[in-house]
Amino acid sequence: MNAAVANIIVSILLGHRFDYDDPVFLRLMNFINENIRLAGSPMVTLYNTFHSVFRWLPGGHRKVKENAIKTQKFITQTFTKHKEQLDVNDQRNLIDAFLVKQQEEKSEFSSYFHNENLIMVVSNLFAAGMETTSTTLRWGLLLMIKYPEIQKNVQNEIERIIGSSEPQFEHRQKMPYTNAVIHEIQRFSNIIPTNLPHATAQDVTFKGYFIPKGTYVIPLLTSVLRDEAHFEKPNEFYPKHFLDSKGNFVKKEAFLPFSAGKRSCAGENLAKMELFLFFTRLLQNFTFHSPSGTDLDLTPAIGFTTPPMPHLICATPRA
Ligand code: HEM
Repeated sequence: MNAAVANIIVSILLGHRFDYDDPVFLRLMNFINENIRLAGSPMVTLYNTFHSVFRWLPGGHRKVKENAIKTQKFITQTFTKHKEQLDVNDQRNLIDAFLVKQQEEKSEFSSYFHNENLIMVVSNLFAAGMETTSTTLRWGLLLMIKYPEIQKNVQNEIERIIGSSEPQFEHRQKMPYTNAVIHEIQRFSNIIPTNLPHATAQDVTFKGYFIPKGTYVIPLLTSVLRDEAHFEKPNEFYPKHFLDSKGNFVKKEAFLPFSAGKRSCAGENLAKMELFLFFTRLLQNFTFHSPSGTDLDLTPAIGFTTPPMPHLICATPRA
């Protein structure tokens, strides 16, 4: 799941895809997955809070730095190669487009298109684009296993609207049930409960509280995704949260898994397409269930995102 999703962002950034057993690809995915997992560990949390003390101690925070440096080294080598083959009239991917901008802006006083930003943009997109969507899909499959009648309803809608053709994003608007299920998977799995940290850019008074400029703010996404004022059964998996009594899809303003405002997720539209296309293609071709006798535990694992625990699952091809 991880590799299939990763190849999408890889094609946008590098202009090609990797074979699933390519050692470079496996290493890259491993650096990113390990860092996302470690970022939620107690040691890294302590390091983030008491940086001046914990930076002297051994622990996961050192590994995070090591992995980040290795990822950045790979990106530097890659874009150096791209630079040598750069053709302004044939821009093959995001790195090429960035390098062309870099050439155009060379003479300007303050340029954003320097190498350090290229490394950060590419490594941020790698990390943001790889793990989030595949984690959501993994939750999706487990929830379909836990609720086989919902899985069957999705498959019925796929049969009615898509049949055996390849799913297209345009199908989504004719598939209110599947759309509601995917929204509910995102709401229920709540994969980035603490969002990314923000800070106030100026003094603000919010709901009577004075918050000085520069205050570290953590806008919890759980508070909206599990808000009982907006969702009838906030702690249950209940796709009807996004359906009206006639079965039409209903938008909810508290559905904010991508956060809100100017710095909300830059990949929201891409992620929505990926979720719909992967989810429908998988359920079109397979029925998912747990190996007999296996109890399905939906307790999340630890990490900066909240992935499910590892599970053995069966995918039975559909006739
Ligand atoms: C289900 C999938 C995804 C979820 C739930 C998700 C969620 C989020 C959230 C909550 C943030 C923080 C927003 C904030 O600071 O307020 C974020 C930021 C971001 N995401 Fe996603 N994301 C997903 C997929 C993707 C994908 C596929 C990409 C790749 C293109 C991506 C790129 C980014 C980037 C670049 C940022 C930083 C935006 C900024 O700081 O201006 N995300 N995402």
